[in-house]
Amino acid sequence: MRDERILQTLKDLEELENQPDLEEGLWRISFETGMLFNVLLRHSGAKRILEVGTSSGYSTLFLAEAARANGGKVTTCEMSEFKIKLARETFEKAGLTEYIELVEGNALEKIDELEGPWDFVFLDGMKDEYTFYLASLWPKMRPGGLVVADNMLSHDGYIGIEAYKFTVDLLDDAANVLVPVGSGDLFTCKLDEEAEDKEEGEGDEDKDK
Ligand SMILES: C[S@@+](CC[C@H](N)C(=O)[O-])C[C@H]1O[C@@H](n2cnc3c(N)ncnc32)[C@H](O)[C@@H]1O
Repeated sequence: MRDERILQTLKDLEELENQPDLEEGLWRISFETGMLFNVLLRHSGAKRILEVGTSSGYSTLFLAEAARANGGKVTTCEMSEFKIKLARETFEKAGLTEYIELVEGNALEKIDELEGPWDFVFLDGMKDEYTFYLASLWPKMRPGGLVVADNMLSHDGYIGIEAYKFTVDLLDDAANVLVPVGSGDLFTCKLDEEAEDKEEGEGDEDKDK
């Protein structure tokens, strides 16, 4: 990440969260977590990126910088009026507004209306709602696409987080890995079932030879 405007905006938000009179907590990801997303997105060329839980827009900047490089866009959903206003200011300051669509309202209702398909989804809303977000979004993930859920280590033992881990473990068409970066992120990759079946079939044919 070399864009000075974006780096300065990230720094400003890091300072803002220390203000004692802030209306609501910002609960941002760590800089390293953001950079991990950013390099993965650049590596994969992801264009259709969705985030649940914008807050100040801190995490969105890492996604949007990669979206700009890849010729894509980030859709991000937030329901707090205070944070919607703050996030819009963040996007303007960073010069990334044109690469971001901010969906205002409750993600539980809004994400059903979004079309997809999605290359990359970042779940960082209400912890009890993760399984509901996943139920709505999983059918709209492209094969090879990634769903990343935050706070897996920081909120270990919370019912919503445990329910989420249990749910992704049960998916037949998914590969999971927990990455101990920041608050702990669970990466779930959607497998291409048709390609997997074909490969298995070819393997069986080889065995017959
Ligand atoms: C942990 S913060 C997100 C932090 C942000 N991703 C970052 O790293 O800068 C969670 C945010 O999700 C929002 N949120 C929680 N549940 C939501 C829902 N159902 N719909 C929309 N926003 C929601 C909260 O208002 C809060 O701003």
